[in-house]
Amino acid sequence: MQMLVPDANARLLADERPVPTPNVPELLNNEPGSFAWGVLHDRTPKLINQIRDAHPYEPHQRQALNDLLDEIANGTMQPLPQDSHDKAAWDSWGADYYGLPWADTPFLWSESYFYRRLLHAVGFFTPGPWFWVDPFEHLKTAELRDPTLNTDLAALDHGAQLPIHEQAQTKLLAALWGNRADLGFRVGMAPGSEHPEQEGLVADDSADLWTGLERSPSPRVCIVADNAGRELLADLVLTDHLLNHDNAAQVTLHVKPHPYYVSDAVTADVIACLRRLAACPGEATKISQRLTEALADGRLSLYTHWFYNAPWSFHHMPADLARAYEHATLTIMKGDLNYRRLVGDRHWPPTTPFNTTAAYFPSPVAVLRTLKSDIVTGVRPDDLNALDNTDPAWRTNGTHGLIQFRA
Ligand SMILES: O=P(O)(O)OC[C@@]1(O)O[C@H](CO)[C@@H](O)[C@@H]1O
Repeated sequence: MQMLVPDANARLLADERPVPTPNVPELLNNEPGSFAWGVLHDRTPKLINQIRDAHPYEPHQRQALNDLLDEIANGTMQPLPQDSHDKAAWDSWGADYYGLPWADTPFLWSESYFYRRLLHAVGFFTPGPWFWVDPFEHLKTAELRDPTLNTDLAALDHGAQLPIHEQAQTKLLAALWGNRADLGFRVGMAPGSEHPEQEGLVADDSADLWTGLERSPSPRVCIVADNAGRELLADLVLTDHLLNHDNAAQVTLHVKPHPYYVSDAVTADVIACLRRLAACPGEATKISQRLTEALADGRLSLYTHWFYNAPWSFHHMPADLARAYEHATLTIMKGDLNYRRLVGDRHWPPTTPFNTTAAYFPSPVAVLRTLKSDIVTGVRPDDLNALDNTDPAWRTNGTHGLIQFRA
């Protein structure tokens, strides 16, 4: 239970670790024209309305959602209500921010708190009929029901014929571009389109990543999942590959303890993806079977921690989570939010080496991330100029990706 519910000392525990937070200013919501500003002023209200309109919610839930909308637009940030199970932790975490307009708080902190408040508004944690009803479930299910997914999964049959190292790289790229969320991606590889997604990579440390795994006699890989649906399917395909081709003796898949950032994966989403794979004949079914066996015999395990829903960068990770990473030969961080949390959601000069921004992390760490927010590090100066000149929105429009690795 301790790993699922933060207590009031959670922050103190994190502060015991000798990890200084970077001396670089944090991203705030109040910079007009910034990506963060757009999320707070456009995306957040749209999401509240969308969730309200997509459910047969009762008056108290509708009222709570409307109140949250109003608080974010016109009011000041309020603490969690008295009866919240995790109030003590959030009260200690939010002491510097409660009472401020939402726009004047840090982007990372406030976005995380917004999802906590949204869950409160719909009664997710309240014992009763709406207890643990995921407000984003319909969106995740729709993605798994998308008929075009059958073509993507069928392409796994072709992929299985390729030389092993090509399969490995293709699946790594699929796991990366699966993070593109609202744009398509291919889990397998369609005939005649070798390495279709190599283009768009701002950094590609994949050779070092594979070498790092090959050098270890019995690699333990930790994959910190991001989105459910197509992205998680690609992550599971990669996991299967690692386990079946001696790239990993053990894989631990880290998921969120409860819904977050709309489509972040929880355990129910892993089950749904395994079933989705099993529903497609051929290689997809075999992957589902192999993963189910790996779960049964312990080579694959699931893990979660309250910190995954907390509003802090990984510099504040609690000691038990740090130990989980320390045991890994390699930790693979998936997605945009995990990247923000890994390097810190701060105004880093983009040419700051990734080895510097991820230096504090307790194990070798890799990121597979489609760029969907302003923060980026480890970009070569020439590339930075070229990108800024050719596509000013390259940091946020999902067309570029990173495979970065720190040994
Ligand atoms: O972690 P993910 O799923 O790749 O991306 C999360 C995300 O969509 O949410 C934030 C905006 O709401 C951005 O940081 C980022 O683009």
